[in-house]
Amino acid sequence: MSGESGYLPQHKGFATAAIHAFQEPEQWESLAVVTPMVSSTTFKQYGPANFKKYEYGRSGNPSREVLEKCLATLDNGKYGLCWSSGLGATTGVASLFTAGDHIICGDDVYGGTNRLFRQVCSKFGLEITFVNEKEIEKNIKPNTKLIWIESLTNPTLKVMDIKATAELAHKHNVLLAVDSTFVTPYFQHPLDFGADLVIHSITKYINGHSDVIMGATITNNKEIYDKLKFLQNSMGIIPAPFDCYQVTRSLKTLALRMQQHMKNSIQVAKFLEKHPKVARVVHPGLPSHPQHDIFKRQSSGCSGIMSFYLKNATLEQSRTFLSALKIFTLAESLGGYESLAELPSVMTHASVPEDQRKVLKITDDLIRLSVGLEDIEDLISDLQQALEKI
Ligand SMILES: C=C(NCc1c(COP(=O)(O)O)cnc(C)c1O)C(=O)O
Repeated sequence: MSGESGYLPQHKGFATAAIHAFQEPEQWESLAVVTPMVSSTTFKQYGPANFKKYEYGRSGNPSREVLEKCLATLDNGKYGLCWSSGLGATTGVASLFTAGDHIICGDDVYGGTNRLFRQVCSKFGLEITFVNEKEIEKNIKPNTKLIWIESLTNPTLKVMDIKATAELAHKHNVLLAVDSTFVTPYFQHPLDFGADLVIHSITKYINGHSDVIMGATITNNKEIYDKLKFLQNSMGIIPAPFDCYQVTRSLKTLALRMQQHMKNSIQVAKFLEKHPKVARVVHPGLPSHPQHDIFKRQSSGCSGIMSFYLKNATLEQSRTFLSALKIFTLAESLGGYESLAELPSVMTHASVPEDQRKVLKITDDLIRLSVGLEDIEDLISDLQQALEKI
């Protein structure tokens, strides 16, 4: 799908890097081909404060370090850090700033990110303004330090023009952080377009097996990296070694999984677009998406995430539809091999103030799908039979 269909060419060597980058067997005494999982929380020292490389698991761990370096490479970055969750990574980034600083956040972001900024960071004196993409510049003030956007946004799947937003941020000497969870490093490299920081909920596509909660930050800016590494250790927002081992294993199939997620989600989107009980489908891979062209300018493809509006559906009818699904599982999260469906207005985005949800059209007829790796015929017939129930 990449290159010839108007998307960016696929990043060369991605699958090879995901399998081999920073995983040379020669780095281990055992010459292990599979990176060992080091669970030790502490490391023997030659003498007091005289240690080889690691002293304590929170400050550094071999399994985590391999993953952090590999993830940086996959996002075409220099410096990666892993955190205990996606929101843990967001907390780390927010902790770069101090009371009185101002953060501009895109209006359409994960409900937990909205809640963290609105109900936690503001308590520490950070001023947060939620704006739509057209109002970013007019909201920049002398104390603005960071612009935080998702692209794609959760759950209305808006595409933010990363290059234009980075140019705008840097014109005003402001940093740009891009949460790229919904697209993944396989399809999108925000650093290539000027972003200062990339954030991922590893929990989603990158781990892709719905069995790890983790986050990551990637940057090319050594000063930012050093500050974040200090915060990662000082705040203790680190992932477990076993989880790092699990994610390192998941990277081996990330390229293959993303290709199949893209194929399945576009077929599902095309099916729904023609269905009489569907009012509108929102999928960046469809020409009908308002920012389809921007999306293809900054990515080489799309994941399995999509949203759609049921036609004239009440909350009750949306509940009926979701309960009737048999292969799509009604659950929060996304990006695993299993297909999931959810109702953002009462689930992932319930914590977003109602007036904001209304403006964003996060209404009771909006269904979000994470299209997995099941046989496409089964997925489409599952949707068909559930739509017949309303
Ligand atoms: C759980 C869900 N989102 C988590 C999420 C997060 C938070 O990641 P956690 O690993 O769940 O803390 C950050 N950024 C985006 C774009 C996200 O979608 C969800 O949308 O179902």
